[in-house]
Amino acid sequence: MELRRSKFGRICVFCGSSSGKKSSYSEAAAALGKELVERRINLVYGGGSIGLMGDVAKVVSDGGCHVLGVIPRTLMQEKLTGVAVGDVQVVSDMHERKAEMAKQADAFIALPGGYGTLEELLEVITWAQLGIHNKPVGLLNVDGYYNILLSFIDKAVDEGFISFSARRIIVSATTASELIRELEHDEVVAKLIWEVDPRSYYTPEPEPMASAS
Ligand SMILES: CC(C)=CCNc1ncnc2c1ncn2[C@@H]1O[C@H](COP(=O)(O)O)[C@@H](O)[C@H]1O
Repeated sequence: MELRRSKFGRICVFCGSSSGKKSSYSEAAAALGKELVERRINLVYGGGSIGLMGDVAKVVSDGGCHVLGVIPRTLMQEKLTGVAVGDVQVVSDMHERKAEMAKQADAFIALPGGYGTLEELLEVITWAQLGIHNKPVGLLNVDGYYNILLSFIDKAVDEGFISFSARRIIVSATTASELIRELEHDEVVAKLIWEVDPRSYYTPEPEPMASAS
């Protein structure tokens, strides 16, 4: 296998905890894993071995790169997430998990997935828009799975809800090798300086004291 060094040390992959109906989704997940291994890029992801998440993680781990799964304690059950792949970092909740995955990664890639994947993807795009991080965000548009989402985002640009510069945060490609190549050349310029660690972004406000009446 040809080894090509990347500027990324670790990439965070968001993807389905299901495999989807077409074999092309699992094939794309495995192909992404292989690209990471070829470039010696480590993986951080949601943990476990189910669905596309497991497909990527197993290939990266088998290829000798480091795999870090970040799992909330409640999901740490084999019947929910399958057997662990690589190292596991247990966190207390989903907010901490996303903040930890974002902190560990140099870039993000979303494969096809459902609500969880969309939520994770849109959050890191929003954080890039706000300048909370300046890490590139890639969308692996397998078999046109994300065409409708991209069309919707273009509509939001047309309607004046997303700026042209924010539209450019999303780098999309149809193959893993093309996507990683484009992400390596992507320049994300943070406009704001946040003095807070992304983790504290999620610190809940204390409950207001009940007023004595
Ligand atoms: C109780 C239950 C349904 C467990 C499913 N098991 C899961 N195990 C680990 N991470 C998950 C799980 N479900 C969602 N996620 C998170 O949400 C994304 C996948 O959600 P989805 O399948 O696209 O929506 C992943 O990137 C992962 O970070």
